[in-house]
Amino acid sequence: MARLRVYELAKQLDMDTKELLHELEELGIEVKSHMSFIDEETVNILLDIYKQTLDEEEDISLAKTREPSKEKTEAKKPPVHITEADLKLDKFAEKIKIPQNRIIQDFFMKGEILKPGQTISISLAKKIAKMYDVRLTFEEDETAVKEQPKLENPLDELKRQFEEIYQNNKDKLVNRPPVVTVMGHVDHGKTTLLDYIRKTRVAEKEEGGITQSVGAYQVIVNGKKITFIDTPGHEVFTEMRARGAQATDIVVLVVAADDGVMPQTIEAYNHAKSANVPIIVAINKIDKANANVDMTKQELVTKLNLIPEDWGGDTIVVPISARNGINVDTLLEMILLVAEMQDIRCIPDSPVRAVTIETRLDKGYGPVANAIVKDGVLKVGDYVVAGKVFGKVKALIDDKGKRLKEAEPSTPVMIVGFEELPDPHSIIYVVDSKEKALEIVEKVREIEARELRKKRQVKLEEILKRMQETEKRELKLILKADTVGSLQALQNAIAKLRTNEIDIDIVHSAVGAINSSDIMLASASEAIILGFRVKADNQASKLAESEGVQIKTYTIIYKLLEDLKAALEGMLEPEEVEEKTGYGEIKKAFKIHKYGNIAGVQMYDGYVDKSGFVRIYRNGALVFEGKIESLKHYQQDVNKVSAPQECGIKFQNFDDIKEGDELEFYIIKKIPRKLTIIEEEKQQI
Ligand SMILES: Nc1nc2c(ncn2[C@@H]2O[C@H](COP(=O)(O)OP(=O)(O)OP(=O)(O)O)[C@@H](O)[C@H]2O)c(=O)[nH]1
Repeated sequence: MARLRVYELAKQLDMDTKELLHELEELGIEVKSHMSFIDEETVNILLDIYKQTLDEEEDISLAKTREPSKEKTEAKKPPVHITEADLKLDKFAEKIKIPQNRIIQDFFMKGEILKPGQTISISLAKKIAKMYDVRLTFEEDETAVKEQPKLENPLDELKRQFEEIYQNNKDKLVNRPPVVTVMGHVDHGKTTLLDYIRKTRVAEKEEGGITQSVGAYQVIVNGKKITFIDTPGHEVFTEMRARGAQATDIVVLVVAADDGVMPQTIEAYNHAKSANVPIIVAINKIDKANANVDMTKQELVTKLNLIPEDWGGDTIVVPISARNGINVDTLLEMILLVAEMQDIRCIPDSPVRAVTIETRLDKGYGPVANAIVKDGVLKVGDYVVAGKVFGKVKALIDDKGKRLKEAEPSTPVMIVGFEELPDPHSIIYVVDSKEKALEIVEKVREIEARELRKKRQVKLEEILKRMQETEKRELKLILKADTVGSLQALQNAIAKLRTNEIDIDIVHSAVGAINSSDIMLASASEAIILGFRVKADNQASKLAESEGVQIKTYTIIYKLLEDLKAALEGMLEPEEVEEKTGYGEIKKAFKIHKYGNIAGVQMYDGYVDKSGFVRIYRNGALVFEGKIESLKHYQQDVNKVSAPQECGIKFQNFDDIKEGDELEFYIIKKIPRKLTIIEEEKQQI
């Protein structure tokens, strides 16, 4: 709505011009006459507030709403019980039974702007309640009120902002170059492959530039760019993922043709799979005399369940020689093909975020972060935050040592200009101003300080709790055992614990001690680690503690299964069972003005529970089934009344009561469910 003259606005609001002039004066909005203009913003606010309210509450006049005290509810109403979930204006309004728009309007009159559905602090909730003479009690504590609302991490908000941008701008998404990580077993040729690609594909270095290691490099293949992360291996990949900084779009799994699928090939594969990143297999060292491509493919099938395309599966497998460069071009083309199929995209003109690959203190530049831009265009002069560190971008240097003014999505760059060394693998966000950057960083530090002792808990109990909240029922496990035989026995036994409601996902299983890479994988994928006759090495134990990863080790298989079974039972939805609690009869119906009808009830048997349910029968036919709104015993609010006492009951949303109605009271009990393992299978374990 554009700006309006006073009389025009009055018309819109269905109000007398004089009345509106009076209102505006009260609100401190200066207008000379009914011909004066009111600016657009004020018009919109007034329209929002007055119109909605008038629509909803025709009977409430504006004059009346200015005096909330007149609207006070009856003096001795029971207190309203509030939980954290009610601390949203709309929910709170509903809870205290005052229309949200009324509250907004009354606060507006007092010069405070509230928005529909906004989060409210406890002190604001108290203030609103006081205004309408409503008494509040809060969660566990019936008297004291928790004054400190949870501090929201501003980084979460920034993250959410990107989710929303992606959600709302699907049409603006454009392709960006894929970011690739090379993984595989020791000595299978990861570094040789990365070196070969760099050597043959990176354009001549810029004149005067010095090639700079920025943690990744970019090559051009058929006019299209591909970014390779310099550090091969799944450890860094998963560490980045555990920190929320997943940079990789495609994984190239290198398997030497003379060695086949080895333990770390499996490990790397599981790391990539658990991150849902597409995998291309490069069978390397085909120049060697003892290379056996077919055997390697066979092992891909049997050990990883990856079926090559030419064998009818959907895994792209390229036999290469990283040393001689055989088929490396084909591999690069396959990367582009997968990139195209995967829709690797970004919004180029969105706000900016980048993923840190590594950070270091440079002699000349000071604290620097090597990062890959994910969205938007990072520019020199931008204010950035990376976790609890902020900076102003002084220089951007690419992998050819060239200074850039700006870096587009998927470009690896060294970012110069941080005040301190940022956390490796943090996400870098560009913010509007230095003030904003400082504000964010300060808040992040405060949160970190608060949570210093409260380590992130990837514990079974925590996972279960979270699952119950999100209704996602999947238990992720990493299994380590002493021998192939016991690992298989474990896998088979666990497979038999499946239910329709809960998925057990074995993210990784291997023979050997629990190592740091297992811990990082557990941390990144929120899995717990089960060890059978193995223990965690020293480094892994320490890491598990700092990452809050739970390791459970066993020497007896059935004990392990028993624990797992108990955990799964905890995840099953409890069964709801009805339990009758008592019977009664309506002896009298009392009509109470404004409040509705109250039933005077004689209890015949058992008891009535206020939080329970009731069925009302008239001449044997069911006329109502529902909840109890209030339960009184001699004017006292009570939770339970037993036979042969009498009580007063108001039913929720039901007033049509009659003397002689028969009442049946019941409660719903939640019974934990049991998981059954078939006996015969149990024998085998
Ligand atoms: N014949 C032959 N040798 C290769 C090939 N690729 C790599 N090698 C050799 O295999 C050895 C290991 O190669 P790297 O590239 O260091 O292997 P890596 O996977 O990076 O090893 P780590 O970094 O230790 O995990 C080196 O001696 C390479 O020269 C190849 O295609 N053919």
